[in-house]
Amino acid sequence: MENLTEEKLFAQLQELIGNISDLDEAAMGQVQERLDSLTKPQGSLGQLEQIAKQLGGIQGTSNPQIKKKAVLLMAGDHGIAAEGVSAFPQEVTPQMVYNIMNDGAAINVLARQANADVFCTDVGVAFPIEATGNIIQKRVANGTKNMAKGPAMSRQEALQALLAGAEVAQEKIQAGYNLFATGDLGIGNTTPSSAIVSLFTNSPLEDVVGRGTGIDDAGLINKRQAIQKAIDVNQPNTEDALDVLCKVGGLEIAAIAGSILQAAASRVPIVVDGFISTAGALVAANLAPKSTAFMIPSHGSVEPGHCKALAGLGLEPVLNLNMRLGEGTGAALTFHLVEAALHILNEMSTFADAGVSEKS
Ligand SMILES: O=C(O)c1ccc[n+]([C@@H]2O[C@H](COP(=O)([O-])O)[C@@H](O)[C@H]2O)c1
Ligand SMILES: Cc1cc2nc[nH]c2cc1C
Repeated sequence: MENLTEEKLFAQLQELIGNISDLDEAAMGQVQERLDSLTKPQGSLGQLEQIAKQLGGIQGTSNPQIKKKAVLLMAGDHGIAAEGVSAFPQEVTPQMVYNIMNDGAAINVLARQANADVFCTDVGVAFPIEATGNIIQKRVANGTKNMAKGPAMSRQEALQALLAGAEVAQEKIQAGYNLFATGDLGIGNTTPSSAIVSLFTNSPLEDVVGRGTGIDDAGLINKRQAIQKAIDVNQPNTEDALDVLCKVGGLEIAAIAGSILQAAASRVPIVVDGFISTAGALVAANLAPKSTAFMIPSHGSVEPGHCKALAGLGLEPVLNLNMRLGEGTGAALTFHLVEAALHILNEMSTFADAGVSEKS
């Protein structure tokens, strides 16, 4: 892929976007009818009913099924870390990649409990990584550049990372997975995510920038200044999602966006994790507005910009657990609820079957 020109990569992206179509309204109508026939006041299972309907619309059937589940975790490093925007040193990114490989991270535990597999892709870690086990090697660069001094990456790199994420999703769809969660890992990545969310939702930085892994008050001021500098230096054009992505984004954020676009093109639902994942989802939505219909919201992150990002996508979180870990942890927890929605659809009795009187 490295040898392809920017034009060829852009054409591939355009083709991917062109393959995204609308949800199947007829199937959604059938799911709604079934939900309304079940022994409960209509709509009383709230967002569970919405999810069941969405799954029907995505799979194009009144009887949606989940076979295999995967967390597509994208890892990358950030040149902006040099500005002291994180509470942790950059070497934590590769260290955590190995921890994930050895099954010791929170996402391994939560995915296992949900009977899901974790695949961690190195799209741009700044240190060497030996990819074995569940680690997939698709490195585009050894981290991004410092966006406070110039663009985080070239347009070509952004396209490569987007398509790397799409490729991973495509490989896993071919292997039989039909429900995804997004996930991220990368020291410093709440900084580009904040820039993206601020730009795409037209929100002031004060409302969007948070403490990430746990910076103090002085750190928060410094982080805001670094983001302001990145925006001033790069002048991203919000009408051009690729421009925003390459100037103030990240390689793993691009890959998350790419995995969402591929999921949408292949009609596979994808649960969107926390702040960084939702920044990636905003990139996907700005590239391909139709992709939002394939996104399932998960939790509301502690990061203050997350609610802005979710609102920008028209998504409402289904969980609120005060989490701020990333890795796909909130999305993996949401797998249980997605499956609950299908159990409801398939296993509840109807008013007629159970002999329960309908609304008078
Ligand atoms: O997903 C979230 O909502 C989230 C919120 C805060 C932090 N994180 C994780 O923490 C890292 C980024 O934090 P920071 O402070 O280094 O920018 C990165 O590895 C993320 O996965 C994740
Ligand atoms: C330990 C640690 C684990 C993480 N997982 C995702 N981001 C992280 C950041 C840190 C610091």
